[in-house]
Amino acid sequence: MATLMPFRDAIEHIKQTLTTVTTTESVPLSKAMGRILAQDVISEIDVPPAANSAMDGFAVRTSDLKDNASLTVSQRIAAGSAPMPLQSGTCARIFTGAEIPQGADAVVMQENTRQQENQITFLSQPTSHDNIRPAGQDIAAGATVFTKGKRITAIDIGVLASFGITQVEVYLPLKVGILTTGDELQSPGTPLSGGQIYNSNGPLLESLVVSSGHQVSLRLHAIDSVEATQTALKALSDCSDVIISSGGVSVGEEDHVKATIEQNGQLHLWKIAIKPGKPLVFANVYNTPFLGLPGNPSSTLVTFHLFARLALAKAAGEDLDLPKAIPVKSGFSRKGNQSRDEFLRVHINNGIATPHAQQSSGALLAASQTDGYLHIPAAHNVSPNDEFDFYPFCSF
Ligand SMILES: Nc1nc2c(c(=O)[nH]1)N[C@H]1C(S)=C(S)[C@@H](COP(=O)(O)OP(=O)(O)OC[C@H]3O[C@@H](n4cnc5c(N)ncnc54)[C@H](O)[C@@H]3O)O[C@H]1N2
Ligand code: MOO
Repeated sequence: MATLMPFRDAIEHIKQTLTTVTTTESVPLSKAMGRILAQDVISEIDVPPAANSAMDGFAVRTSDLKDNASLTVSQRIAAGSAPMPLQSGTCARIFTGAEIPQGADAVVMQENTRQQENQITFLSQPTSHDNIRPAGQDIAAGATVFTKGKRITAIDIGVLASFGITQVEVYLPLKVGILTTGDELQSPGTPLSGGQIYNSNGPLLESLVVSSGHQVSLRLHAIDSVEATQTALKALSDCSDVIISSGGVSVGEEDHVKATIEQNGQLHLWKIAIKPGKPLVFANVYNTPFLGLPGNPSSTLVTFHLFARLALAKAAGEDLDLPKAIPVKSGFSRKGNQSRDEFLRVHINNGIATPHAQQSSGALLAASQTDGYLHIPAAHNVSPNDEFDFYPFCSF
C-alpha cells in the first residue's frame, strides 16, 4: 500500500510545486473588487492628510484655559475650509472633520460649553489632544498598505479610495477546467436509467471554483475509458490554467484518471492521510497543473476545501492559507481512525461540537445541514470535552 501523506505536508508540497500562472492587467478601482493584487500598494499621503476635529465644538489652546473659563470666538472652521492660525486667548468654532488651526491642541465638544453670542464658557478643563484626530492616524505616508497576493474586498476598496488610488495592478482571473468521470453519471434534467445516479460533483465543483473567485473555462464529462479521459483532459488543457477532476483516482480497473496522467504527465502525489478524501491526486497533465479529487461527493468537497482551493489560489497569485481554526470542545465519544485524520461534518452549539449522524463519504447533504469540519487527528479516540480545531464552512 502506498504511504499516506499527512495533510499539512500535502498542502505544503502542492504550494511549493505550483507557481503563479496568470499575467497581470491594470483595472480601475470600480472594477477591482474580488481581484488579486499583483503589486504592493503604498500610500503617498497621510490619511487623514491633516489633524482634524472628532467633534462639533470649539478648538482651543489648553494653556489659555488654565486660569480662564471663557474665551471669544475668533474664527469659524467648517469641514473643507483651510483654517487660519488660532489667535492666542481665543477659541475657534469647529465642526467634525474640519482641520485643526495651527496653535490649537484640543477640541471641547459643544455640550461641555455655554454659548452667549461670541463668548464661550467652558464647563470642563480639556487635556491636550482631546478630540483631535492626528494627521496619518489611519494610514501614514509611505506605508505599504496592501501586499501583492491580497484578494481585494469591499472594505479594501474603501481603504484604497481613502488614499486616492484610482487604478490597481491585478492578476488576470484563473481559468479552471473541470472534468467529471464515470459511466453511472447522468445530468440533472434527464430521467435516470438502471445503475445511474445524477452528476452532482460537476455543479458542485463549478460553484466551488466560482465562489473561490476563479473562472470556469470548460466543464466536460468522460465515461470510464482511457481514450475518453485522455480526450477530455487534452481539450481542457488547451483552454485552462489548471484542471480539477472528480472520480477515477482509486485503484479499480475503471479508474482511468491516474493511468492517463502516468502516460501524459507527471504524478506529484497520490493518497493523503485524511478521511474522507484519501486518494487525492496532484499532478501535471498535458503541461497543465492537475488536481484529481476522489469521486465520493463528500471526499470531493473536503479535498476541494483543504487542497484544491489553496492550489488554485497559488496558481492565481493569491496569498491564501487554511482558514483560522477555532478551538471547540467535543460533545461526544468516538473511536479514532488509526491512520487518517478525520474531517467530521459537525453542528456547533454553545462552543460544543456534535457530529451529523451521516458521515459517509458518499453523502453530501450532511455538509449542507452542518456548520463546518471538526478535525480529529489520526489515532485519537474522542472523549467528551476534548478540544479540537473547527473550520466553519463559511470561512472557505
Ligand atoms: N479497493 C479500494 N477501493 C476503494 C478505495 C481503496 O483504497 N481501495 N478507496 C475508496 C475511497 S476512500 C474513495 S474516496 C473512493 C474514490 O474513488 P474514485 O475517486 O476512483 O471515484 P469513483 O470510483 O469514480 O467514484 C466513487 C463514488 O463517487 C460517486 N461519484 C463519482 N463522481 C461523481 C459525480 N460527479 N457526482 C456524484 N457522484 C459521483 C461514484 O458513483 C461512486 O459512488 O474509492 C474507494 N474505493
Ligand atoms: O476517502 Mo474516501 O473519501 O474515505 O471515501
